[in-house]
Amino acid sequence: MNAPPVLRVTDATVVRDGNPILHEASLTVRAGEHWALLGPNGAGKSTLLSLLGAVVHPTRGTVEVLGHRLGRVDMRELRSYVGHVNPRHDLRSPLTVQDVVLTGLTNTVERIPRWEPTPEQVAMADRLIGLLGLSERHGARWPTLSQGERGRALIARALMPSPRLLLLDEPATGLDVAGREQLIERLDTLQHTYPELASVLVTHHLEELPPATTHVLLLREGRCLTSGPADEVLTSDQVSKCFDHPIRLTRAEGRWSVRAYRPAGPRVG
Ligand SMILES: Nc1ncnc2c1ncn2[C@@H]1O[C@H](COP(=O)(O)OP(=O)(O)OP(=O)(O)O)[C@@H](O)[C@H]1O
Repeated sequence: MNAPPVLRVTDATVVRDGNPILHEASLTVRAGEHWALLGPNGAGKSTLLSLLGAVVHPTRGTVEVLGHRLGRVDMRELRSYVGHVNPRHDLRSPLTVQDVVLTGLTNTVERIPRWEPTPEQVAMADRLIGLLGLSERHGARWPTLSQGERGRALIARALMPSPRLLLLDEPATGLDVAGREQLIERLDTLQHTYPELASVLVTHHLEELPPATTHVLLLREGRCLTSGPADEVLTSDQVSKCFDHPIRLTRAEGRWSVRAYRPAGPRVG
């Protein structure tokens, strides 16, 4: 039997300034599935992710997050059950990594004055810091962290309330190769450590997909081109259509890579 849906989006349309920026998108995500939303700039990936994170309502259609239909529940409360990793985390004070991770419990950017975590909560934060490979940077302050370390601290923060759903918005943006590879390795570890956790990751780079990605949805100009198991959706043909460019896609050791397709021409000389 299929696991119960963590997310169910049915024919969701989002209209802005009179134009549909997302058009009749449908998606069902179940426990233990790891989805990637892929598409070129402006395809509607972030818009769809903000529906999944209970940040915006659909103009038409329905969105159910953790069994609650948007429009019928307190969105703020629902958001506190979703681990949403936003790389534009607007933290101003020099909190330590441990403090940043603990703010995941209060769902605030800063530490709430006079709020103190229990020893169990501190132990949980330290466990997650270790899981994300940051034990040595545990007491380091936010302004001194590299972009990659910040990103991994924010994932640990998002996991503090033990969410059933983790949303990742372009988590590898701006990372160098080492930072990107550390991130992917940690995401894979996480997916094995929490087998029930479902995740949705937004990216336009197929190289950034963790090997544990189970499903993919391809978006183009606000419309869903296709969606389903990663190996069925990620073909050269479908990715070429999505990015409107001839692309050759290969997979090695679980990772995907793309090249512009150049048909073999007559040899010169
Ligand atoms: N609030 C808004 N009002 C008007 N247009 C918007 C609004 N938000 C997004 N858009 C437009 O909707 C389209 C989809 O935006 P979205 O950010 O979802 O795309 P994306 O696939 O995440 O793009 P990128 O890869 O560049 O981040 C874009 O053309 C964008 O300019």
